[in-house]
Amino acid sequence: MKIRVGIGYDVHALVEGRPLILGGVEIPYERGLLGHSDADVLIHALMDALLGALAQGDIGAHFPDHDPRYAGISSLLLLEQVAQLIKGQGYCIGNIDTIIVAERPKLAPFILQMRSNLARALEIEIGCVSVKATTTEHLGFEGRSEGIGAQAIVGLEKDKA
Ligand SMILES: Nc1ccn([C@@H]2O[C@H](COP(=O)(O)O)[C@@H](O)[C@H]2O)c(=O)n1
Ligand SMILES: C[C@@]1(CO)OP(=O)(O)OP(=O)(O)OC[C@H]1O
Repeated sequence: MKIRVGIGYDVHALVEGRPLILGGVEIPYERGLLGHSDADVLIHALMDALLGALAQGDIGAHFPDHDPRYAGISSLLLLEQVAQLIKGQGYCIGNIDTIIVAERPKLAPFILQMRSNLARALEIEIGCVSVKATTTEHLGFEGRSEGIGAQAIVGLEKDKA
């Protein structure tokens, strides 16, 4: 069995006039994340981890932020494309673990729906998909609610033959 691991990290600024979308879930909040796409910081970190595991660059290389095709796009659609790339190279996803760093809003009620969305896009069992949330106890840019960060780690597997 060949095993490869990857990590991903992303940050987006919180601004007025945008929806807050995390893991494909629109979360009621007075501000949202700024970006060319839907700015789903959780999925961006996850895509970077998946691409990193296969040394395939990062999301900016695959989905340039000046390309009009990606303006306002759901990051779940981009994640589906990354999942197909992984499969095309003969790998399957063993498990993913992620963490969202946000002082507010309270994300616990939405975690299960996020896991379900990610599992469906990746075509893996929900039990292989972990999403967690933490505050920074009011420290730093996340603690001041200026932005939201996310980190992801993935393990890919492939039979040796
Ligand atoms: N935006 C967030 C942040 C955290 N949670 C949940 O609260 C728990 C306590 O957070 P600490 O940062 O004080 O450790 C955490 O384990 C999460 O379950 C949340 O729902 N939304
Ligand atoms: C996925 C993309 C597509 O424009 O989304 P953005 O919202 O621009 O987000 P960012 O994490 O700054 O860069 C990644 C981009 O490739």
